[in-house]
Amino acid sequence: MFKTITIKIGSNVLTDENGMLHKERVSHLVDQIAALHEKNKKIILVSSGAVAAGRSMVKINKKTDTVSSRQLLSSVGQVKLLNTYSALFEKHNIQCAQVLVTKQDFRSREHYLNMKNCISTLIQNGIVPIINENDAVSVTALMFTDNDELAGLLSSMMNSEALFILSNVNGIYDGDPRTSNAKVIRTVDSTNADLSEYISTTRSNFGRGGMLTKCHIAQKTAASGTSVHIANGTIPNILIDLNNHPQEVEHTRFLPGEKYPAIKKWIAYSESFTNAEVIINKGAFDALNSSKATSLLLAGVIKFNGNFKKGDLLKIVSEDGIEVGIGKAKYDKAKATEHMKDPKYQALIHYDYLYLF
Ligand SMILES: Nc1ncnc2c1ncn2[C@@H]1O[C@H](COP(=O)(O)OP(=O)(O)O)[C@@H](O)[C@H]1O
Ligand SMILES: N[C@@H](CCC(=O)OP(=O)(O)O)C(=O)O
Repeated sequence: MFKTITIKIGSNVLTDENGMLHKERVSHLVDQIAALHEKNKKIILVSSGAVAAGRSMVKINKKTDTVSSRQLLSSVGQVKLLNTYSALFEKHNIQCAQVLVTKQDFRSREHYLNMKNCISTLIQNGIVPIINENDAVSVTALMFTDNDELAGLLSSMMNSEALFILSNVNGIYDGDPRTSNAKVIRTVDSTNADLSEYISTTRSNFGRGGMLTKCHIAQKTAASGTSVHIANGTIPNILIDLNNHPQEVEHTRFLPGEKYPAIKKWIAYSESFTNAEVIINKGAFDALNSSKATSLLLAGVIKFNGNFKKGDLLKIVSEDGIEVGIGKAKYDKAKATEHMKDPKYQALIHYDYLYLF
């Protein structure tokens, strides 16, 4: 059904209850990916599990702090993880590649396109890229929230038709998944659903982000035009079934919105790279939030916080402090300030370069 699929596998799927790599499960997932690959599907695999794999291999000195522990466990565990994948893919005569990334690698449009080129080249050459955050060096505030964010970014960047997010639950439940009356929410409209009331902040044993971030990312990715499926990676044949007849599999699907232009996809994931803020008045706030495609004119700007050059990304904030979106500045702060009183002056942020939260 889908021709291009990004598959994200969470730590809990890859590990058993003791935190050891669950070899049989990994092997079964690889068999399914190989089957999809043999049907000429373009697959991108985002795999967690480095820290979890490392945890089962080293006993850390009690004095080691949390950040250092993550560095140590991930760098040891990533070797084990990729060795396991590589040996399993080899049985199907499929080459896989390791790509470790940090959020910084997507900072500028140039870097973003470099990453895109790297992954496209691997896929064009029949290789399955296995991508993970480079946890050994991602230690600053500029980390991905978790691999769900990375998978959302990649599937959007690579124009995947579908993103399969595999966790250890069947999907998003309308209550605590441990209670018997909670049911899986089968379909979510990516444009207007608020599922936060259902999601408890409990996380699975070995994961990082939790269901709430998974849900935000799923919504954001679906809104940009990808069909997103949150499903249970511990269920046999899940990937094949999700691809062949998703409607028959109990899971949560986020319906895709209209595809964004490529530049908007990059902007959508660049919130942490904004250089300055533009504070807008109520008229501009209402216009941007209306159903019409609207650019941001200087007439709607109250002030700027921070400095910016032409092409920098700006965070758009209402006068009451509501974060509205991100946009690419068409000119620098000096020019913007000079023309503030000119209502006919060209838009500061054109609609095509504007992403609204
Ligand atoms: N409403 C809900 N529906 C499903 N899962 C939920 C819900 N609320 C909280 N969760 C928790 O979210 C966990 C999955 O998120 P996470 O720990 O990030 O998994 P992963 O490591 O697979 O990415 C589930 O194991 C479950 O305990
Ligand atoms: N990069 C980390 C995984 C971080 C993460 O997002 O984990 P998870 O919530 O299980 O997908 C690792 O390989 O251990």
